[in-house]
Amino acid sequence: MGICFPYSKTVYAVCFPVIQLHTTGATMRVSQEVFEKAKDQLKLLKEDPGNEVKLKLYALFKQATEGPCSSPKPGMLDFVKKAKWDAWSSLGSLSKDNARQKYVDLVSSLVSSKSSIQVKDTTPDSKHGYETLQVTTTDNITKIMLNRPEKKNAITTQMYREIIQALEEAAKDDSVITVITGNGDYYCSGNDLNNFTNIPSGAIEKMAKDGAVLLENFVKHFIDFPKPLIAVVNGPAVGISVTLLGLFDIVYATDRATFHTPFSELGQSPEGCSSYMFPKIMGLSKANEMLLFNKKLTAGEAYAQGLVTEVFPDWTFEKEVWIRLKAYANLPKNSLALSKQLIRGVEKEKLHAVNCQECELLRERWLSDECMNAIMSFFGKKSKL
Ligand SMILES: CCCCCCC/C=C/C(=O)SCCNC(=O)CCNC(=O)[C@H](O)C(C)(C)COP(=O)(O)OP(=O)(O)OC[C@H]1O[C@@H](n2cnc3c(N)ncnc32)[C@H](O)[C@@H]1OP(=O)(O)O
Repeated sequence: MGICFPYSKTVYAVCFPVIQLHTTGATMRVSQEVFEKAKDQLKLLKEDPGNEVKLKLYALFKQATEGPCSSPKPGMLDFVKKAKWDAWSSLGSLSKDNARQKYVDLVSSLVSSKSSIQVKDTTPDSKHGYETLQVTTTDNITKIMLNRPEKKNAITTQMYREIIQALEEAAKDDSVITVITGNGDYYCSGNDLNNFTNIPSGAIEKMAKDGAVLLENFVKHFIDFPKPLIAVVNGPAVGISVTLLGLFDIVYATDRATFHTPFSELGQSPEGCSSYMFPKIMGLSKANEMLLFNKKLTAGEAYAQGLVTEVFPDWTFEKEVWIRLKAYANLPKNSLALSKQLIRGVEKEKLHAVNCQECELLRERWLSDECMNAIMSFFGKKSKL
């Protein structure tokens, strides 16, 4: 169903591209002249590039000329204004220069496409610049794959930062849904315990403080993620990779997966909003078995307790899950995102407060002898093997 956009003359000019641009390097600044040329060439485009592209052009134009969106959010029922406001706001703090560059690039791509209608590229668009992740977008799905299989995808501080960045990009890209999965036989073995080693004496308190700030920001990105977020749990999951599951919208697991939160063994405490979400999902006593007494769940048990949406036999897992996800990713993007935000919105404030409290407690726990001894014991046992 086509949506009729009642564009004003100016907006129409802004939104209908065509240009023969001299390409500028991605890092070069786009001159006013090139930008104006792009704007003019929009008017020459004969074919309608579609609402999504028009919205993107509108948003990039506004960002390039006025900077980040600061106008009040239109009401839910004012669909057109709301869609335009959403598109502009989704650019966040993108600089005017970058917005101009993206605008010119987009116009350029529309002009150079034979029919002047953007052809959707279905080849995986692999994002560069990540060392611990493999991030691709294809078939309307952004897949963030944890990519340290030799370390069971344990999360280093660099990986926390890269996941934050990947989520920020996925929130703004054209994808409809976002998937997190792991490379290799594990989904994830949780926090990389090396994050707590080799700390110079006297710097432990700073390490704990910085760790808590990073963790809070990391979890915040899951709480605030605006599109459907799906975990494809391809193998065992430990620690923070389990607790975060309560913030995903769907969790698919292979029957080989297990779910383990050994916090008290490590002298630590729950995070990822699990102290609130787990009792809510599975009831207090089942949550206590996991979060206090380190009970490792099988995939079947995790399903029975509502942590996992569906379990698949390992040998058909990838195939079945991806067929299903591709179908979901063909659903209308805005409808899905808005519905997710509606469902999650009710709890958001609470979740942020819980996140803050959990991080504060962990900051203290990381300074405790119980925690230090547990981490030394993990690496001590390994060195004796
Ligand atoms: C700075 C911000 C901090 C935020 C912190 C947020 C709080 C988070 C809490 C948690 O996530 S708690 C959970 C922490 N994780 C663990 O306790 C798991 C520890 N790992 C294991 O118990 C085992 O490795 C395993 C996962 C059960 C797998 O055992 P398996 O025998 O199959 O393989 P391994 O030979 O042990 O592992 C291969 C390789 O990977 C390294 N490795 C695995 N997990 C971790 C890890 N979490 N941290 C660091 N390294 C890990 C392991 O040492 C091996 O390395 P090499 O010996 O081959 O070099």
